Amino acid sequence: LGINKLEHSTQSKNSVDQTEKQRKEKLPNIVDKKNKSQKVVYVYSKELIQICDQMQKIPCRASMVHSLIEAYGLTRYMRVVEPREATEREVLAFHDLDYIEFIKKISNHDDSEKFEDEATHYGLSYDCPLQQGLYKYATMSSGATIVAAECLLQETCKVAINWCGGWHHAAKDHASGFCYINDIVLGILKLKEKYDRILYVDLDLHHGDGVEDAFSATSKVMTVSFHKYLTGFFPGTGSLEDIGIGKGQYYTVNVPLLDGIKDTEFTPLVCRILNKVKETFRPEVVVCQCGADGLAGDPMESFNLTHKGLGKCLYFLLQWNLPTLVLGGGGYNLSNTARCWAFLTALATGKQIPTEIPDHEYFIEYGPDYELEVYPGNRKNHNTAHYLRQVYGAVLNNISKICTEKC
Ligand SMILES: CC1(C)CN(C2CCCC2)C(=O)N1c1ccccc1/C=C/C(=O)NO
Ligand SMILES: [Zn+2]
Repeated sequence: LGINKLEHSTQSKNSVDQTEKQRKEKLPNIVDKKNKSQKVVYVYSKELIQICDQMQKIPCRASMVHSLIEAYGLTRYMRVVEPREATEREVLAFHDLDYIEFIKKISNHDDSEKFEDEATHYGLSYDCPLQQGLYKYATMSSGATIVAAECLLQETCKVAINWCGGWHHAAKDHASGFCYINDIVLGILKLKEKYDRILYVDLDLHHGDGVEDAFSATSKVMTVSFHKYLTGFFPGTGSLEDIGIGKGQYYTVNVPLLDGIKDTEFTPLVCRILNKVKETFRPEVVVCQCGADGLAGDPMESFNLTHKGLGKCLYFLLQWNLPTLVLGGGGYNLSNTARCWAFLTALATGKQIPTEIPDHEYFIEYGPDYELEVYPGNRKNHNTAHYLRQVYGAVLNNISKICTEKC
């Protein structure tokens, strides 16, 4: 460009700005996107709940969670968005065709026995039972996560919730740990269409291995998992030394913990580590898996957390005011899981909810106290101060090695 052309283009640019400004002033006062009181998106439909209720290991949990949230009147403060089934194309963005075709094939056969060997090859047995309508369940729960991610992409909300998602163990070519299709990976791939740096936080009792493996070689998705790490405890991965590979080195963070950890140790550890992650990685969007199997009273009988401890972690993330995708996961004490996720939903909407469980279809499940609180048990805490200091020091040392400046 000759200098005069440059000046010319500068002038035309100024005049363009001018007309743009006038255009905006003339328009009726369109709601400024920045200040619009953006409601939390809550992905829900009767069909989604009805399908998820049929899952053998967590029967009726989806209904219990939703009906408690509704009984507390929280749905009126959220924008309820219907889910859709994830398309095969969307599912194949992560999973292998032969695995998905197999699930589809046998999910509507009643005599799946004859596929026994192939089923075992794909991890479909024992902890990942084959059951009627499995494909529909897997595509609906992941479609719900994808829809939640799309709402964040469209900037129509800051927070999007799918309590029927969070299936962090599913691998690209096999089922694992009661997870069939990895909705979290699909949601993150959807967010990658717009965001450059994505932070995944996994608060479930178990290591988020499926999500970590999907992104262990990239510096664009940082996965941070807090979990029980003990010889023989599923899935057995997620040690301190597990830090990612190649370009992804140091963008995988694992915080291995022992039985009995309470809110008082868990919450500050999570917040301090996430604070360092925010400083160095500078995420543009956050995905948080809020598995509730680390709560006191869960049949996993491992951690000794309460809804308040998980709540403080989520609250800390929400304070960053970044688009945030909130997902479920484990949680096998069904009433405690419903208590916790109703509490997190209230926290995300900024509403206080009373301790008294409101009357609703599952009221009886909340006896004998019929209150929201989950109380810590008095199980021994194996996490000594020394152990936690060691873990914290090693994790911070690794995080300090990443940088997102032009370095
Ligand atoms: C089959 C279920 C999921 C249920 N369950 C208990 C809960 C109470 C009675 C049985 C397990 O230990 N499971 C598992 C079995 C094998 C491998 C993994 C899991 C759980 C994974 C998980 O929660 N990830 O976040
Ligand atoms: Zn779990």
